[in-house]
Amino acid sequence: MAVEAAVPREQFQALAWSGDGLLLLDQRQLPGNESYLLCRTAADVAEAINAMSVRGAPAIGIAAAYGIALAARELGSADDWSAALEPSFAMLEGTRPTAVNLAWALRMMQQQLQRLPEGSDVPATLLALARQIHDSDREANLTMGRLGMQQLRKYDKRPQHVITHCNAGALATGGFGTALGVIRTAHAAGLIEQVHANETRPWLQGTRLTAWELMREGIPVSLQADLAVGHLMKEQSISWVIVGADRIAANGDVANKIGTYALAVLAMHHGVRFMVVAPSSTIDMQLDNGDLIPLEERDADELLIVGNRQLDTGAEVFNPVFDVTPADLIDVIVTEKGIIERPDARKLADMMSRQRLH
Ligand SMILES: CSC[C@H]1O[C@H](OP(=O)(O)O)[C@H](O)[C@@H]1O
Repeated sequence: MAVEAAVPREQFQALAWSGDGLLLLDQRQLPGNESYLLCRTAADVAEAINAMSVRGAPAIGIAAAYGIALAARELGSADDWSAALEPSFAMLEGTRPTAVNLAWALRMMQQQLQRLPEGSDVPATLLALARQIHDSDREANLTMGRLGMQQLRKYDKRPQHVITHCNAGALATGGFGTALGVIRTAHAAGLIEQVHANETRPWLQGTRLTAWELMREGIPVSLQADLAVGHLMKEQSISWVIVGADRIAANGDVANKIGTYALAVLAMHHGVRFMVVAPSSTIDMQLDNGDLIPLEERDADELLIVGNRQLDTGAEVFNPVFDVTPADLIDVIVTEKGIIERPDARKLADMMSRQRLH
């Protein structure tokens, strides 16, 4: 069981490796309580991902990689490391189905393990790779921040109003954020007048996490009910919707937090440009289209418990926490390898063949 831990020295990080294990900022407690969990085992990490103490596609992939490093440290030695670690791989991969970054990070760890020569220091090597996956994700976000900001500036050099949904910030990644990385970079370039953040029912990633991140940095943010965005687009000149992603199919269809699809339809109707920001580890070339993406459904209580009130009337509850936005509603996908305007299968295949820009 993960335990409460001291706050790391530096400014908040969703995840940080300490000598004792993996420190996670417990996102269930935000805002209001910045408490950290110390995960010492793979089971601790799996529990934290399931409970959404750590969440966000890249962040859960990074956490799972550290979970494998913890499992190897716990074992200490093994005659057959792949066999010994297999249960930990299965446990971590079985936590949440939609974010492909989880499977991608675990595959990186498995491939590394299979390449190691006899006599290698497996725990140290796996920890080094987990840290590299973590650092590389943050680097990718800095690159995407610049590329996304350039898209805003390409169409309008003035400060502008943008909408974001859920939390695709430093809390959802290895640092800096994907969609919020673009917003941070655009704000620093004087291109952001106001961020309009959807509360993002039912888990309230917008109200509890995105507003918290942006307010800490003095980035102007206002909150609205998710379905207020139609009225907002009608009344306010909005230049872009900027969101993250949990899985992008080979044809450019995007799985993201529930409500993203409706947002994209409204954006199309109102002539608002739609940007998806995600590292290439989010692109799943094994899936031809978004209909094949597994969409997580979570417990009814996530809708029915509001504050400390249980609102159960006996009515059935449908709680899918992701939906799929078709590629033809997306103006641009920003990755660390470059941008894809009007995404389609050919353009994604070309993108995936490129080297990273940094
Ligand atoms: C930078 S990916 C963030 C992505 O993950 C969120 O889902 P959850 O909070 O359930 O992990 C949401 O889809 C965000 O866009």
